[in-house]
Amino acid sequence: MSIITVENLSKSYGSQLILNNVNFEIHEKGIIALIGPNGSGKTTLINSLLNLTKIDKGTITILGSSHDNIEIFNKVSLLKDYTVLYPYLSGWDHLSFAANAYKLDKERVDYVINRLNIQSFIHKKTKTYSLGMKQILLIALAILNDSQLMILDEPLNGLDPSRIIEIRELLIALAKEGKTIFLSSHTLLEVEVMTKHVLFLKEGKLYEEWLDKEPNYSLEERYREIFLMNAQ
Ligand SMILES: Nc1ncnc2c1ncn2[C@@H]1O[C@H](COP(=O)(O)OP(=O)(O)OP(=O)(O)O)[C@@H](O)[C@H]1O
Repeated sequence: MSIITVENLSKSYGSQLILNNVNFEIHEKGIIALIGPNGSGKTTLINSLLNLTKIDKGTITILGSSHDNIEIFNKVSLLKDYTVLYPYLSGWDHLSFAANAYKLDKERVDYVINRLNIQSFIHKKTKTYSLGMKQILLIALAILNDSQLMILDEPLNGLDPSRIIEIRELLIALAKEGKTIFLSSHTLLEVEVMTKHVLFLKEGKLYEEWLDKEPNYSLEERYREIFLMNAQ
């Protein structure tokens, strides 16, 4: 079954065309990375996938349902920026609240806290968290529901090197367990360790690549070819 199908997707903000007739399909388990410079439209594409922004044209199907079917949030996890966190609630409050909404038991919350090794700050209010601590909490919220599809907007943002390694290994393990993880990232070296399946977004167009087509073909090399050499 197709996990994500996007057909003829276009989206503008005012006169600025952000997504120009984008088409792609994701069938497989594993990690798929969305790459593009600042302002290229990655967040707009992610928001479009889950109907968080109104698209101008096109159809989007997520796990067999139209993207405007609210039920898809039972099967899809989303990580966006930390503005969704409540400053006067603790990380534990957030996880418990989400666990209640998903009808998960307390053991699942404890499992996620242990898996991410966040016991030391999980009972503190999020207003006291650093950027990296907020990011780890968002990752905890994203994995809590054990969803088949995870859509993660810059999951490595703000993490220190040891946390990057931990989260990268966690995402690779989840992909091996059978999840599909669609993530955006600016960290080419990390993306390269995680996946060969990359979608580049340039000037509203999407270019799909499998980096293992040619041996020794690096993601940075490909990025340079697409975004730097042909820069107008
Ligand atoms: N709500 C909005 N109203 C108007 N313009 C917007 C809105 N949201 C995004 N844009 C514009 O759309 C373009 C794409 O933004 P988007 O956030 O999707 O890019 P991005 O690739 O995620 O960038 P970054 O890598 O910096 O996070 C930018 O020019 C941005 O200014």
